[in-house]
Amino acid sequence: MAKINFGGTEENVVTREEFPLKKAQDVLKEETIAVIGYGVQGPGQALNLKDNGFNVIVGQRENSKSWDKAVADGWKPGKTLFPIEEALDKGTIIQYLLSDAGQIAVWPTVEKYLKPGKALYFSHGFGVTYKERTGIIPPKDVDVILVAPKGSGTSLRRMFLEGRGLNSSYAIFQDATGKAFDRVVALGIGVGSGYLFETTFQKEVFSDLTGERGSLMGAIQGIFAAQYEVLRSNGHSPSEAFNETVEELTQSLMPLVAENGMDWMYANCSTTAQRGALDWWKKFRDASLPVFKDLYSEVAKGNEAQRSIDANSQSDYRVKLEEELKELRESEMWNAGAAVRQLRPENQKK
Ligand SMILES: NC(=O)c1ccc[n+]([C@@H]2O[C@H](COP(=O)([O-])OP(=O)(O)OC[C@H]3O[C@@H](n4cnc5c(N)ncnc54)[C@H](O)[C@@H]3O)[C@@H](O)[C@H]2O)c1
Ligand SMILES: CC(C)(O)[C@@H](O)C(=O)O
Ligand SMILES: [Mg+2]
Ligand SMILES: [Mg+2]
Repeated sequence: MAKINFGGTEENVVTREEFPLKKAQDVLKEETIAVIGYGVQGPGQALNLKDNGFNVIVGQRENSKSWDKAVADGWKPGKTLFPIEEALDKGTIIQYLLSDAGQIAVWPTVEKYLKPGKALYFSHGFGVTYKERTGIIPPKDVDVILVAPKGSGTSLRRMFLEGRGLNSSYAIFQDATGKAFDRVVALGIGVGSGYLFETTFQKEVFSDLTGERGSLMGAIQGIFAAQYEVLRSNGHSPSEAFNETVEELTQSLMPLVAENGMDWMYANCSTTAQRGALDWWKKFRDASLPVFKDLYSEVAKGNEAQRSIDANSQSDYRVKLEEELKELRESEMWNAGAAVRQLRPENQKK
């Protein structure tokens, strides 16, 4: 385990250099990894593990879209693809990758197959942290571990295929066998993590729910929508408003931030832009700080978890989510976005 200084704070991290793939394969050579659920994280993690040489099977509801997707991805029914109960029975490591609401519904079945010495693996601290709401209380004689890739399962797979790696956090909730650390890190390396940073189940779920509701997804759409509206209401065309709000950010400026930080992106813009951005970012911080405080408090109280459980346990939750996504897609801003994407030279050639 390396200690790395992150802006003045030392943290435990595990890199591929100190825990190479060969070591991970060695740690897990006797294990059967059962990936339960084949939605977004399931495919990314299962395919990366398989391509990294681990013994992986997939457990998924039969006669579902996800089952068909697993078959299309090369998983073989009866050999590497099984109904959930069969996979739970065969697995020594159970990677519980159903949706967080789905995990509650299927938990009584999972519990039956958690024989002593097995490992129960999550990619979110949700089920265990909010146990009063989920009923997910693992038996004492299994390892309970977490690897949470910090990004979409789609990116996890894409970055693996590009020879890159998505960073993940890892945590141990329960070490029943004495092997929990080696198991969790080996799995983290196996699923294609860039590096792994240490957390707890509770810290993971509090930060993750805050991040996705905040700057990663919720807040960013809110800021886009507000700026777009102001530009449009002041007579700017959709083209101009979309380019000045979204397209320039994703295509030109964020890649610069990703490469070398915010100050470097600023330094590559005009001094006019730098002066303004340096003045205004603090106003945006101060305006949004109370909203972020409210958000974190709602997460910590469990209210966000409950809202998600209530909504996503409905039988028609997918239809309802899709209706709201459609509303977003069909808003003027994102319709303009579709036209702008079409006009990118690389898309015109197709
Ligand atoms: N989506 C991501 O990229 C991502 C990123 C990091 C962590 N996570 C975490 O990984 C886990 C899996 O998330 P996901 O987004 O891949 O899930 P998902 O919503 O895509 O669902 C995964 C699978 O669960 C199945 N499922 C749902 N309800 C079920 C039920 N009642 N019975 C049986 N099967 C059911 C679905 O068929 C689907 O194949 C969650 O804990 C999530 O928080 C997800
Ligand atoms: C990909 C995210 C947003 O990081 C993840 O947390 C999720 O819930 O899908
Ligand atoms: Mg999340
Ligand atoms: Mg996340």
